[in-house]
Amino acid sequence: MTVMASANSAGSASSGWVLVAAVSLVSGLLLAGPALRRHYPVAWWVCLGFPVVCIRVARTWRPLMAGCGLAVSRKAALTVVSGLVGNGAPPPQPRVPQRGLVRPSRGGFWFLVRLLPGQVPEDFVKAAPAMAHNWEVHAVRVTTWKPGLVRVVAAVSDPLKAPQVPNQRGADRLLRVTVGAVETGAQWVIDLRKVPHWLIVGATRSGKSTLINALVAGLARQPVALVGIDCKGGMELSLYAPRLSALATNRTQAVELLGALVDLTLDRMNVCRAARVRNVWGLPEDERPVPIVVIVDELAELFLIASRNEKEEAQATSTALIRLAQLGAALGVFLVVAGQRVGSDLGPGVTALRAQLAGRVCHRVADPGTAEMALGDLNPDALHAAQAITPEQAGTAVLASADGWDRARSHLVSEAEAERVAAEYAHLTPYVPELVTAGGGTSADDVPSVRLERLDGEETE
Ligand SMILES: Nc1ncnc2c1ncn2[C@@H]1O[C@H](COP(=O)(O)OP(=O)(O)OP(=O)(O)O)[C@@H](O)[C@H]1O
Repeated sequence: MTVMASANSAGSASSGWVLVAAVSLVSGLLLAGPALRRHYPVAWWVCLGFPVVCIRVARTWRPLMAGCGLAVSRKAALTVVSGLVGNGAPPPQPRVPQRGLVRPSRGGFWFLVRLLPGQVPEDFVKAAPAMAHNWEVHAVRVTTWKPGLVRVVAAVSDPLKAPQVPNQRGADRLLRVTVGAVETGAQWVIDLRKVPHWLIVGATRSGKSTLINALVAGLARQPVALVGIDCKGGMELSLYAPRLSALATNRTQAVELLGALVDLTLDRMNVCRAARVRNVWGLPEDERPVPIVVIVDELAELFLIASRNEKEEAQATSTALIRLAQLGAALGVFLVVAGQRVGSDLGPGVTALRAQLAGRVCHRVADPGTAEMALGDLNPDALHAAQAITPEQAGTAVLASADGWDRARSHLVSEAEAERVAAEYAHLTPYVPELVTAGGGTSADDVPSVRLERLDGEETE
């Protein structure tokens, strides 16, 4: 008896100690929470943030589903039967979609949800802002996992506030450049072989040039020809002049340069046809023409019409751009078109061109029409995310393609850095005679000395 009593008292004493230790650990964590979060975000997330969030999700799931209209009431007959059998007991609660285990992810958590009969993923997409507010997290994204299941992904804080620069070693291949980070923590890669043509929109100071800097800095190191069309007098793209194979700085030059590019593309088509291949990548490596990336800064400058003869020029540029976009991908000509404001009011060709530019990047925009133009036809639900980008988030953009959309932020590559890279790799600038002789690109005076040397070299050979 005495032994048992002492064992009991020893047991209760030890469980008391466990309780005290647990309470002090939790209160210690709560008190130290803000400091822990600031200095050791991963430790904070594992010890405190994630368990708290799991409890919050579990606690709010049923009322949240009911509040968002995602709970389905039981059959009326069942309610009547339960009323009769239960003798006045409350009717059964409505069914809510079944939720899987909450799992931690980098900077947040995710789980799967099984849809109830009659529900579609879009119902949950609409409820995402309510979920974010309820769980006090930065954002919630809902995507289809497989038929009948959606994946709910929550980011606790904005991962793009200070994006971690992913390891770039070995990441860049021909026509593939890592330009930033996606909010999932993955690299933001522009791969022109996968998505050959891009439309980049954004208001002034939204980060367009920084993204182009990152792209040019990546492409400059590769065996590709870069061609610039900058009708604002070359103010933006002339920085990269040593690495450009041609640069048009006004619309008259742009018309000639684009015409030359179309002719070059048609020549490549004949070469491919003669070799019985469907694209330039099917040609033997030593016969394959150099890939050409055409960067257009400020699309509106190409389309604006102030007088009658400008109308013809605008139409010519528009037709040439559309032809390049239609033919170029298979023939090694790629388009990156940037603009502050892109709308169908710029001209009839804009919507047709937009349809060919499958890659879209929408920074902060000044008018909803531009965001609509960039994202509306591919991912209407991305519009809200694009319009929520603030001026303080320069460089942040919504990326969209036929596969879906993501938020991302470009690496901060300054103009000076891009200029330095362009000068460093000027020796890689391919000489494309069709473009130089077109006159629309660089005149002999404009051709950087490096290219003149190459030209001389080739002529004397
Ligand atoms: N990815 C980024 N990360 C941090 N800051 C950025 C980023 N992108 C842009 N910024 C900041 O925003 C400023 C404006 O960016 P940028 O010149 O690229 O804008 P823009 O859209 O090209 O403007 P404009 O149309 O007037 O030329 C930059 O000087 C830089 O300070």
